[in-house]
Amino acid sequence: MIKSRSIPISNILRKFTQRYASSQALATDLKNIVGNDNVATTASVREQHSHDESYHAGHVPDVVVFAQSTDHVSKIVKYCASKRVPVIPFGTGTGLEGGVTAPKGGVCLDLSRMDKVLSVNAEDFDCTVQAGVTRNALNTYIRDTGLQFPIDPGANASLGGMCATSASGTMAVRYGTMRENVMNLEVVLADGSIIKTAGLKGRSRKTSSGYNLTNLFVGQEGTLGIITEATLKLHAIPEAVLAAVAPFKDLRAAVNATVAIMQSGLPVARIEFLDENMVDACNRFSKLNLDVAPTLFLEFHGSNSNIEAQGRIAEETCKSFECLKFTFATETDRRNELWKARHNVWYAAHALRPGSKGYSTDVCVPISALPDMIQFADNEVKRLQLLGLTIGHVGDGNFHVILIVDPNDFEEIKRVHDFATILAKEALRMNGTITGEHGIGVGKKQLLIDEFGLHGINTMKIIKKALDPLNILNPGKIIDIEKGF
Ligand SMILES: Cc1cc2c(cc1C)N(C[C@H](O)[C@H](O)[C@H](O)COP(=O)(O)OP(=O)(O)OC[C@H]1O[C@@H](n3cnc4c(N)ncnc43)[C@H](O)[C@@H]1O)c1[nH]c(=O)[nH]c(=O)c1N2
Ligand SMILES: CCCCCCC(=O)C(=O)O
Ligand SMILES: [Mn+2]
Repeated sequence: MIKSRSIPISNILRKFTQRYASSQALATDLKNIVGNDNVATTASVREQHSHDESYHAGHVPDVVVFAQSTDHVSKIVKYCASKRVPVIPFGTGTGLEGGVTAPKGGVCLDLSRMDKVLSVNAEDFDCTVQAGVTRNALNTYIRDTGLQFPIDPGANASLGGMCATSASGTMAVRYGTMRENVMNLEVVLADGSIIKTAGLKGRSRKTSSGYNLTNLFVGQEGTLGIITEATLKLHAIPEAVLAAVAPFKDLRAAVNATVAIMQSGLPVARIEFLDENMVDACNRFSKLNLDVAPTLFLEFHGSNSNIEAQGRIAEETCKSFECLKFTFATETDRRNELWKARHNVWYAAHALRPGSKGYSTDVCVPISALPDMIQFADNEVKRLQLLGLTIGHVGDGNFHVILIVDPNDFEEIKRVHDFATILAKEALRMNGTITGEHGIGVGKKQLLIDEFGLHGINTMKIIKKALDPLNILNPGKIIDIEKGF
């Protein structure tokens, strides 16, 4: 008997739209443009570039190109447009929504070799960097200026990737997210042309000039253009820093205290919530000795004269919500230990169940809705019998439930997906968003339609079609352009 082998429809479509003969021919052409040393076709390099840090399935690109300059990026994109080849930008691959996968193959454009800090204007509190500079590298470079770039996703991400995902982190409550800290971007468009989003030389603190192109390209996840340079705001390293830890009797008390602190107008620099499972995981993984209870980690930045006053106000507020303890961490080593543990929660959560896979949610709601939202999440985790650990940038109304799953248990995976959908829909019901900082990528495209409605999504499609008519820039991410209106 002859077995018929069906060819997936996606492969047929891929062959139909691609205008390059083979991956090899593609690599040869690209080597002619950027040089042999900047093009990789080995299976291992392509595999490394096929996925990010999330649970989303990877898809390998045909070729990986390491751009060394804006000129390289422009030439590569122009070439890819002529051949209808997808271009997928890659920063450091720490994204959490599958943004760097290559479902249609094509060229993965790695920007890590564009790693120069181009200028630092300390007197104006700004700098301009190439897209591949990481946030740690920038902070090391500017250390002697007394300035810092405080946006801190847990990973040492590239600044281009952080612009592309509109990243934030623990200090956004005080210093804002990428949206508030990007002043100008250099972007290569889908035809290879190069623009500056806030004027050819602009780095002024404010502008009313024309459309806000900068914020169009912040959070676009590589679907509208390739970010090659970013002009960023810098902030003074505070004269004094004080941290504190406050365990509470239950999660509602901890979150209510957060809301009260935020509503009092206290300029808290960090206020992070950890539920008791997360505290337990941190104790085990980071060798801490915290009380296993819903807990707030706080930090205050200021001058020597006002830092203690800030701490006292927070302490009084937490005590009025019956916190079990309020302990200040004054020594640098203790503070670093706490924040290192906070940034390692992903790994701490995984260590609870060896061989597991993690799945992270990322809803954000108005601060007054946060107690009900976190309580809702907790109830749903229990109802669906999941291993879920909650961690949150609660001062911004943003939190993550990290779900630890057995990758071979399909029934459990389905319950995790159900939970993520229920949670996102509840956030929308509470006037929030399905993602505070991780983006849409491949997993939240359907929910994005719920968030924006048909007219909103259609407006996004119009923008995408105008800027990328051949749909070569990171296709399949944020919106499905092929699905029609
Ligand atoms: C342990 C841990 C902890 C955290 C996080 C990750 C991990 C592993 N993150 C998520 C992640 O660090 C964040 O999304 C970064 O902004 C991703 O930057 P990469 O350079 O890794 O981009 P990565 O390479 O992963 O790309 C992300 C997306 O941006 C696109 N892209 C990358 N560079 C581009 C460029 N130059 N031009 C155009 N498009 C580009 C890619 O195509 C993709 O769609 C996070 N995030 C957060 O906001 N807050 C947090 O607290 C954390 N915490
Ligand atoms: C790698 C996923 C960890 C989930 C949460 C990451 C994150 O945003 C954080 O705040 O931590
Ligand atoms: Mn986060």
